[in-house]
Amino acid sequence: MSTLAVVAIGGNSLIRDNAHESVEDQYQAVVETAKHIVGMIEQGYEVIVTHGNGPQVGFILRRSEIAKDVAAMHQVPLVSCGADTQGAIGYQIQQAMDNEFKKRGMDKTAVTIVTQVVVSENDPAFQKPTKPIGSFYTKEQTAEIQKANPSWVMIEDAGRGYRRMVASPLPQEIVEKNVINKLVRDGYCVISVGGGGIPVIKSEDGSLRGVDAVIDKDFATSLLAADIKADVLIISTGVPTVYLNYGKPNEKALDKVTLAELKQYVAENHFAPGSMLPKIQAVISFLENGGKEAIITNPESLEEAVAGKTGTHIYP
Ligand SMILES: Nc1ncnc2c1ncn2[C@@H]1O[C@H](COP(=O)(O)OP(=O)(O)O)[C@@H](O)[C@H]1O
Ligand SMILES: NC(=O)OP(=O)(O)O
Repeated sequence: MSTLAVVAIGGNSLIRDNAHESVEDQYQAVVETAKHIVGMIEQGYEVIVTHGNGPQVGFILRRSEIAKDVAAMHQVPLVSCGADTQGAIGYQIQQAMDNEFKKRGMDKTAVTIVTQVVVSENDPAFQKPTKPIGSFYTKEQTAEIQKANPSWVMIEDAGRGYRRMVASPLPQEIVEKNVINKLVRDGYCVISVGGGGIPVIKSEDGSLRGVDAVIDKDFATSLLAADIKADVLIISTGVPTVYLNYGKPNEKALDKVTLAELKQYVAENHFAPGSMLPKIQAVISFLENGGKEAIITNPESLEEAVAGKTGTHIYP
């Protein structure tokens, strides 16, 4: 079989800025990203695409809360908002991939798998929300919002503004991993683990029930990639490479890094919690669980990155 890559697309990378949050704008970003992923497939990769949903799950939840207040509609639970994003974003990626395959005359089909991910009911994350969702707010807007919604936890997100936080338990098991593995090895381009997966609790009898939370898609993607023994984990986000001293005058791009060096940079606080740090932790986990290579880059650099010309490459 050709090289198996799991490519995680960031939820924020589908929204270029505040002026491009509409569904149509996000579709254009998906179309652009899909071109580069299909470019990788043309180079000989089999690909599983996963995606984030931080902004989108927050928008759906907020719409539902407003509808409840102004039209007495039932509120949509957070877990269902997450499931909604798997359908909506999965649909966009699936359509964009298939259109691109057709344009290039490739005999390939994309398929989206609704993916549940088991988490622990006792995960301490349920007591301490850390996952940013929805829009970014200024300090002044945040003060107003907190007055109207005292129960919201709002925290500054990596220097980009304030955001609402929800619980983000660690992924323990990808329920649909076997079917995802079978489909990709049968030649399908599989879209799965959307938004980190729909969080579910497993009872002693094996039955599942949803729980309100948003799983980190980089952690869930890393777990899937290790489980199915993918050759490479690729995290596609808003920057072409990872940097030391990010945003400072002495900023330095990283091209090739070992696991030991990466751990040293983590200890030196080079990666912002809530944005780059979870990606780095996901990469460390993948490499410690048998992965051979991980790449962090942006959507437009994917083809060049797999050819070794750009991106940050991390090896055991
Ligand atoms: N050391 C770093 N190197 C590169 N980017 C960093 C670093 N620290 C923080 N960042 C920020 O992290 C962002 C990626 O996180 P985020 O936008 O939350 O991810 P996602 O694309 O998955 O939504 C980058 O676009 C960049 O703004
Ligand atoms: N679920 C999740 O991790 O989404 P983002 O990548 O958009 O933060």
